[in-house]
Amino acid sequence: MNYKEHITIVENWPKEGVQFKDITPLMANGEVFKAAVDDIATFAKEKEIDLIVGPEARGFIIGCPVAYKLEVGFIPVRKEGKLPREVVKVDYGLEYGENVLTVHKDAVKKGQRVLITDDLLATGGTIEATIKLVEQLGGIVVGCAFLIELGYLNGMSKLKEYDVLTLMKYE
Ligand SMILES: O=P(O)(O)OC[C@H]1O[C@H](OP(=O)(O)OP(=O)(O)O)[C@H](O)[C@@H]1O
Ligand SMILES: Nc1ncnc2[nH]cnc12
Repeated sequence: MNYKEHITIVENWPKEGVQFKDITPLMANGEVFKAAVDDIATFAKEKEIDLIVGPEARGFIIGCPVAYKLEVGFIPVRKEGKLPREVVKVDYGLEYGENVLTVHKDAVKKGQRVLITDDLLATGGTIEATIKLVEQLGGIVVGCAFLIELGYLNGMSKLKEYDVLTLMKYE
């Protein structure tokens, strides 16, 4: 599958100098979206995962259909102030800003095997923060899966200890 054909590049958005990779055309194409979900599910299949964890908002779009397919639960990692019960939180930086991510304290149990999903790996700030949250709760991150890797922002350097799948890479 040539996934890149289904990504639209938008120059200088949301900030001057950022080349935004818009995944919505890929998601709008049922055949291509299904192929991407299936590729991630195949990557995860042998890992005996208990849960998928995904950061707001695009991590939900990728993670939920994979969770459904593998018949495991999905845990949302959300920006601060969105989750109603006790949370753990972590500050992080990303390509175009800074933020705080949170997850419910009881969302991941000690020893659970977790796949983390997101649409895109840029600086790696978001995935690093998500990994910290899962590990703080005692989860084991057995893999990370993305549609897109922005090689020029070197996020992969933060994931040396992890098994990572990316379906497309931009240099
Ligand atoms: O590797 P990083 O530099 O951290 O950047 C990647 C993150 O940036 C985007 O999310 P964003 O925070 O823009 O939120 P959204 O999914 O709600 O649009 C994207 O969906 C990744 O989560
Ligand atoms: N260049 C980019 N395109 C789309 N999503 C992003 N998240 C962080 N950087 C991004």
